[in-house]
Amino acid sequence: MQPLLRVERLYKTFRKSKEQVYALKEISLQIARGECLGVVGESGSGKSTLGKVILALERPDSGEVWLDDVPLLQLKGAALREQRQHVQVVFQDPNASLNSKMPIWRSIMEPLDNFPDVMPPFLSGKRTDRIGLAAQLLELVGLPLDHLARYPHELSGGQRQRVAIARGISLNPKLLVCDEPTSSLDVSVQAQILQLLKSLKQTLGMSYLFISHDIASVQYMSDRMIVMKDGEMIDEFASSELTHQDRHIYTKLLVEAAS
Ligand SMILES: Nc1ncnc2c1ncn2[C@@H]1O[C@H](COP(=O)(O)OP(=O)(O)OP(=O)(O)O)[C@@H](O)[C@H]1O
Repeated sequence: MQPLLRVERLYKTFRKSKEQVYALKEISLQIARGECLGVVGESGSGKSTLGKVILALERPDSGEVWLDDVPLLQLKGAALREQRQHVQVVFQDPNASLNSKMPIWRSIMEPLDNFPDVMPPFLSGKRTDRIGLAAQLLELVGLPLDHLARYPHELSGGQRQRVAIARGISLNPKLLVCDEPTSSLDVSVQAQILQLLKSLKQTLGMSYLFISHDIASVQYMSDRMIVMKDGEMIDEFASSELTHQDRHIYTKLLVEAAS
């Protein structure tokens, strides 16, 4: 079966003082339908840049990204906008995706307001008015309905991240990019958010690109993992084989540092 996402030979460099830094160096990978691919690596290894290129938020120097055989980097204008609904994101900081002046229900509805023709199959409840749809989304991420009328500052960090997840899934994307989605949260809340993301993946059948520096979270979430270092992909394996003998020496060091 054709993979959902194909990334081929991505290169991206940045200028840092007078030096050229590789954020991505010959990155090729695939994600199958319903699969979670985990990306782990130290700070500066290129994880976020990879996510941004796949989200078409950053242009690589060269390479291509195909989503269901559509070459995303070739698209412009309306065609690119159309494809954006299929790849959504949950960032580390939920405040970045929530407008402090908007009640929660309006933030949740923003993506659906931008794509009025989209009606995800899982929003099949009787209430299809905007508040009704927002209520269904809020329920899916495990928040009580009285949160609809609240404002971001009235919610905890974990609750705000649940709202950001509700936005992320609202268009029924084919791929959800999760970039350090739990890094800003308390440890006890981190586990709950990971559980929520895992169960949503199961119920909604989405694929994930799950980015984190925390190797244990990545293993918990992912079917397969890649390890990045200085913009290069230096290891790739089934998550169940993280501690196998034949792992790259650098992967072993990351495992050791985390234990
Ligand atoms: N907009 C930018 N301008 C200049 N350099 C950048 C820019 N974005 C990323 N870089 C550089 O590219 C490299 C990869 O950065 P990237 O943010 O992708 O790594 P990362 O693994 O996500 O790190 P972190 O976990 O700290 O976010 C780093 O050397 C970084 O400094």
